[in-house]
Amino acid sequence: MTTPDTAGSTTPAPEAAAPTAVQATNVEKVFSTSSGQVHALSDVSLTVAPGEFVSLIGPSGCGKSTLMRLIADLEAPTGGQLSVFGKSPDRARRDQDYGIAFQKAGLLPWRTVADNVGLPLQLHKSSTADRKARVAELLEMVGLADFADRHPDQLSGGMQQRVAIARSLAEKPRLLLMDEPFGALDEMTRERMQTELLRICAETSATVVFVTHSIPEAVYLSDRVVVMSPRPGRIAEVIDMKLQSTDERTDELREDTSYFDMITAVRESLHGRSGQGGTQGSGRTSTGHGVENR
Ligand SMILES: Nc1ncnc2c1ncn2[C@@H]1O[C@H](COP(=O)(O)OP(=O)(O)OP(=O)(O)O)[C@@H](O)[C@H]1O
Repeated sequence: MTTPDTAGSTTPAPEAAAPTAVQATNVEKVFSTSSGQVHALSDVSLTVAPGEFVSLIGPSGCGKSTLMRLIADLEAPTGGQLSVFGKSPDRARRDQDYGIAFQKAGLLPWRTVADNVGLPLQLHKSSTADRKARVAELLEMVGLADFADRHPDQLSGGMQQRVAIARSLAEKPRLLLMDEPFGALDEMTRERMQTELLRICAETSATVVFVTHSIPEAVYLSDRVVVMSPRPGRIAEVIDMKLQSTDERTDELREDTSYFDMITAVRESLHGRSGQGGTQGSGRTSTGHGVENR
């Protein structure tokens, strides 16, 4: 698209640029409750580029889930602007531009595991054969191939989470919104799922916004880690992970000094002791409460 400039010739319009995946500008969120107002987010500005993996980390109650819910159009901001691929969150939700895997698995109890995973494909009317093949592939990936015909209440919490992750990936969405998706998994499974997630992102060029309480998890997965400070939630610092690109990371990274250096950088930022490598934000957290070093 072009727009005429003052001299009458044409210049590329700003909209012609590739849209960012997620753009938050001066976002505010205040909840009104019977016992008063809760100021959950204050002046949050963040740009996530297409294909980028960005993690949000911060003390319990700092507004990580609220920010995710705003991006996913499950809540509306009380101030500022949000866009997803240049569209309103509402439009992006209706266009099914993203897959969601949130803390609570959110599975439909009356559907089998396979039917839960295949739901997005069914809603988009993909053929039965395609759906079956994709569901089988996803269940294999999350280690639940033998549980396809079970119902969610017959699975452990971690297994239910894996079903929700498989479902979020069903349509290879270009944006994944993941809120502590690996929280209920044992450590071995968690590491396997992390590696698998990076592989999927490399394959599909998906953008990911990821909430976690685990510093090592945030470091291992991310291009950038967004450190948030307590209420009202603000962005304290955005730290670039000075590691190899996410599509080249393997389990070996978990034993590399560069990885430990980045863990230290995020830890120190959470404790309000850094500033090195940050690219944005001003506040400092006074506590890392609710954040795990594992
Ligand atoms: N629907 C709501 N009504 C009122 N207050 C809310 C609502 N949702 C969240 N809050 C409040 O907003 C603040 C931020 O909550 P949020 O769940 O976003 O934090 P979080 O960083 O994700 O926390 P955690 O790490 O414990 O999951 C908290 O004080 C919470 O009590």
